[in-house]
Amino acid sequence: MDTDLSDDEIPSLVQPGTNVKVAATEPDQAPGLVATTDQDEVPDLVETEETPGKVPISIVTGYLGAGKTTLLNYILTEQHGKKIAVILNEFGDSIDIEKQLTVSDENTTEAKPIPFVPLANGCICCSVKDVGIAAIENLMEQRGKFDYILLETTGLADPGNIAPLFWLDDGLGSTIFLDGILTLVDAKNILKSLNEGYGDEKCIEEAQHDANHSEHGPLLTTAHLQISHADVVIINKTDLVSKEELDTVIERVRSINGLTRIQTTTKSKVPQLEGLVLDLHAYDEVTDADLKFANKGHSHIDTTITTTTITFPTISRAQVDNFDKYLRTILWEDQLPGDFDHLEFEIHRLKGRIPVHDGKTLLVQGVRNIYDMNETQASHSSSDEAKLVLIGKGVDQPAFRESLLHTL
Ligand SMILES: Nc1nc2c(ncn2[C@@H]2O[C@H](COP(=O)(O)OP(=O)(O)OP(=O)(O)O)[C@@H](O)[C@H]2O)c(=O)[nH]1
Ligand SMILES: [Zn+2]
Repeated sequence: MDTDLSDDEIPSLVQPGTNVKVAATEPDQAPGLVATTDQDEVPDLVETEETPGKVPISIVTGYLGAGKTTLLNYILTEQHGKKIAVILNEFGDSIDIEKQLTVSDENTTEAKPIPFVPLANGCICCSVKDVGIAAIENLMEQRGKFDYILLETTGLADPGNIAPLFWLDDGLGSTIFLDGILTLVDAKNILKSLNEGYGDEKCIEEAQHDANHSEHGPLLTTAHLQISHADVVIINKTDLVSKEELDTVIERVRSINGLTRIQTTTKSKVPQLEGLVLDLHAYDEVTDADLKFANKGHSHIDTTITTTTITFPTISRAQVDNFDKYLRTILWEDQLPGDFDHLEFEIHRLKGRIPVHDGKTLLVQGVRNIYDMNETQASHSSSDEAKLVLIGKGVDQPAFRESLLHTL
């Protein structure tokens, strides 16, 4: 089988003046490839229930210069036995990128990247709805040549706008499914980016005090959005900070997103791909482990976006509709159902496991105003409590739980 993708074979993707690129590793050329990761660190993977043939896509986001391209180049040259199509989105000089990849090509005899294929111009977050989707659909015509897609967004993209596009049952969503959102964070600069929302010249305590006493609170920065939507946060450039600074960054990230997995790296060298970059299963599973971190309680380190966990008793079959009504009201109407004062809030991410008295468990997933509720057969003990985790602005208020109990 000829797995070489030459430029000639993908003519429909080429457009002038472009800066989005596609490359794929070709493990077929490297017989007997074994992942170089420590097998012990690879988490148990549960079979996905996705229709066979759907290709998983992970979205790689992160602020300008955080290390997204470095990560993707690293993955392209790693031996992992996977056929990965990578869509790079670069503002920078594309010649540099090609040079980088030529270098990686020389360094490895096994996983040779295919030639870059320009796809579209402009920012993928603005263009993904038209050109971006068309590009991915074109890419899908070459199915079989890759079994995973990694999409790098621009440093300024809000992943909340992109993610729902892949979370559909028809169109794009019938050929690919969103595996997860990965956010690269620059350990040296992230606190500054997050604090921009508080105003430059103020110290953070002072700014937070003001924010807590102002009607609108501090500004939401792109850095906040990228962390709040992340299923995995890779804190990169650890070589540029002290242990203490790194701990502060980890704590800050955790305070914003209590659900995310966190990994620290230098040069984006992730210790393993499974569970950190690939096979995230962020949207097809809600495990107890997923909700574990969030349950440790919230902190007020970052008051712009927080994670809050609402625990409540298991529900009866008759209450399922009411639970659904609660979700619809908070996500679609931006209101709390019931007689509650209008609160300002904005939900970015939501996950829940809600045991029902008849032995089934409701699994809930949400990004912005899109959500999905499934039932599993998984049995649970009668003492199990229900858990709903919310990440967003203004979610850390007792009224959320009161309203839920009232609606149930
Ligand atoms: N010191 C240090 N530099 C790094 C590390 N990782 C990446 N870099 C450098 O940081 C710069 C930016 O890295 P990129 O991978 O291009 O970052 P990016 O997120 O793709 O950037 P944009 O696409 O512009 O948003 C490059 O010069 C990298 O070599 C690291 O861990 N430590
Ligand atoms: Zn980049």
